[in-house]
Amino acid sequence: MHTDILIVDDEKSFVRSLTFALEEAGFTTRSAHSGEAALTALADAQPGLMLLDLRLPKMSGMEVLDTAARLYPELPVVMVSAHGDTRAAVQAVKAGATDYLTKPFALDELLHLVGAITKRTQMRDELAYHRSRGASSSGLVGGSDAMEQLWQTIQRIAGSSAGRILLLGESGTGKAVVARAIHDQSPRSDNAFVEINCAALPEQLIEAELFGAEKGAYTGAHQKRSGLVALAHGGTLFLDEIGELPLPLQAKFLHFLENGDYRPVGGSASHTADARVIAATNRSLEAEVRNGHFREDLFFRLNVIELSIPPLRDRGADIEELLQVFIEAQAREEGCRPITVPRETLDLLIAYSWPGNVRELRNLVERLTILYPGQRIRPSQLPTEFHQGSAASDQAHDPSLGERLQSTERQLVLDALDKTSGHKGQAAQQLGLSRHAFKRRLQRLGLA
Ligand SMILES: Nc1ncnc2c1ncn2[C@@H]1O[C@H](COP(=O)(O)OP(=O)(O)OP(=O)(O)O)[C@@H](O)[C@H]1O
Repeated sequence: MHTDILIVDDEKSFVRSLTFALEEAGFTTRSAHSGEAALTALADAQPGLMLLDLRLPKMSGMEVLDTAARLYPELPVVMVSAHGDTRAAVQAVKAGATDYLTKPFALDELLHLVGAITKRTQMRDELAYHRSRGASSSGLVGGSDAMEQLWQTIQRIAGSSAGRILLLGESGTGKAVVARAIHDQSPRSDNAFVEINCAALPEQLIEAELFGAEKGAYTGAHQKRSGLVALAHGGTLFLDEIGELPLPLQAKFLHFLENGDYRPVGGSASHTADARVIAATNRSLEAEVRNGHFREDLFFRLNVIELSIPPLRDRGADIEELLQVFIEAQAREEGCRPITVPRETLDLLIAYSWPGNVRELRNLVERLTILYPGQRIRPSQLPTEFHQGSAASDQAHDPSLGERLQSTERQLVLDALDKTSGHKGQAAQQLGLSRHAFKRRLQRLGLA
């Protein structure tokens, strides 16, 4: 981790201990003891994060925050408030600070927060990097090692003349997105990307869809129509769920792959088309070949280059980034504020097995945005399947159940204070606690 952190506090011993802890954890730091010095340091060094005390002599922390938010809107700022000054800290967050810590806080808490923020920034930068390389037009998100490798392979094969590519991966892993990315990165990108799902149509219709049909070739063919193969001429033809292609059509498609020509349904003349073919399957085609459902010769023709897309559960590192992209997209679509996902909820998402892969994650974000627009999503707001596996595995592997409980409790208390702008009586009411019980809890959690 190379993030440079600016610590702004007039209490020199406090700055020293934070400097020590952060540098031990691998960050670089610099410090400023007044608001004015902080602004100079920001201009000189452009740090990656600022830890800003609310109470500073002369220029206050809020004033520094205002200026920083205007001049450096991307800079994450963590406000440090004095004991009992939660309300001011909450106001700072509303004014643009990323988060806040209340003194005295445990160093672990600081490191956890700073780590989470720098990770988010890295992800944002990675996203910008992918965008600059044109990935955004293909919509391929994910900075995990597996996705990075996949992206490199896509770049390599997109430009090559290799005609056929077979994409393997469970349902919802993003095979269609990868096919599109290959097309977008290839010299064929000015021509059409044409997609057909072989499982979605009955045999005769798939044939007409692929190769076109003459008028009257089958019931309902009221006029001559051209097929997707013709449309994909010069571009890319993507056949999703190729394993579902009926056997008689497999022979016709093989003929097209071998000779580049085809005959529309009911027609006698043959036509030619030059389309790069990308096929995808979530089944083992080798097994389909063994049990006689898929032609071996077609399998070998299609399988010039094979690309496997790993299931989402094997690339947990992508979850946070995908989540962020889907959350923003969904909020734009719904015209509401984006939901936010705190650490404890994210942990459940990362621990989950995602049988429906990225599609399932996208659907979850859609559902949560509709149900809880703009809200911070607590673990209890996730559907039950997210709790089942994790409860068992927590007991089996995680010795710090107590810590998790405390962190959830802390979050609920902070949420309640946030919602009531720091009003303790109202926050206690929201949580169904007496004022006294609420105060005791604040003390126990170090929030008093
Ligand atoms: N890496 C990714 N970045 C962004 N979006 C993704 C990614 N992978 C998948 N998605 C999204 O997830 C959903 C499912 O992806 P896609 O249709 O490509 O999966 P698939 O593997 O082709 O599924 P199936 O086998 O069921 O056809 C789509 O909404 C797609 O946009």
